[in-house]
Amino acid sequence: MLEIRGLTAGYGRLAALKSIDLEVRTGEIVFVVGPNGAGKSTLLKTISGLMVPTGGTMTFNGEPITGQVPEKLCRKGLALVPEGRSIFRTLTVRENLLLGGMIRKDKAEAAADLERVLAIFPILKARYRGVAGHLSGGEQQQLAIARAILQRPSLMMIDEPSLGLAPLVIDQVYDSLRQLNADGLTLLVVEQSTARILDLASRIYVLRNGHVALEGSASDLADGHALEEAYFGYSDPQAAQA
Ligand SMILES: Nc1ncnc2c1ncn2[C@@H]1O[C@H](COP(=O)(O)OP(=O)(O)OP(=O)(O)O)[C@@H](O)[C@H]1O
Repeated sequence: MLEIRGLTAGYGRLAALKSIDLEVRTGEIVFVVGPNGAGKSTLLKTISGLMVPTGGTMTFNGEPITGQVPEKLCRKGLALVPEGRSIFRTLTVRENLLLGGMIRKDKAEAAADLERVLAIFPILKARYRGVAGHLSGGEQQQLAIARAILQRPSLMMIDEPSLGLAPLVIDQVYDSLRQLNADGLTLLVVEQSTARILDLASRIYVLRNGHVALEGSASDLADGHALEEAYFGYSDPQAAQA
């Protein structure tokens, strides 16, 4: 579904992504994990068109998408739930959700999707007329994901869905990701922590200092050793000394 080859991007002279190769196949949940500053958010921003790459190619469903603007990519079925969720805090839950479906012309189907989303996230149904800024962190995360679903993406990218959430709430958010994936949504999820991802992931990429340090299926990486080594850079002499 998504194929990335030799992708580079950065901020001025800082190279944040150094020749990234990555792919997401239809039906997968792919996780990208890595420490602070590894380039995870930059990767999602570049895929979703918020940043222009300095090199490399990206294709989505076989079509070249390198350098395309976010609105166009959104219409092609790519949705991003950014870090920090970026919901509209002064609007109601309902209004936030309606904004998600705004770009759609199939209004009857959008209404049916809204019902489906409220069934997946019952807390949003309970708080439907309430102000989004009054939701807890976990509820806001669910709202951000629900709003992205209403764009009817074929690939949803989520930047650190567990950020700042209590373990029980992370379980709820991850359960909803599992359910969405079972319903046919392909997911590319960025997380800083490797805890909990093995149960959910189809495949995992470890990003360090802007490059892919490791890629493997969840079953290949199940014992966690290779994952830890790549994450902390034990096989990288410079990182090991630091
Ligand atoms: N707006 C910016 N201007 C300049 N440098 C930036 C900017 N945003 C990120 N960087 C730098 O780019 C590199 C990659 O940052 P990025 O935010 O992509 O990492 P990350 O893996 O998402 O980290 P975190 O888990 O802390 O969010 C870091 O060195 C960071 O300091």
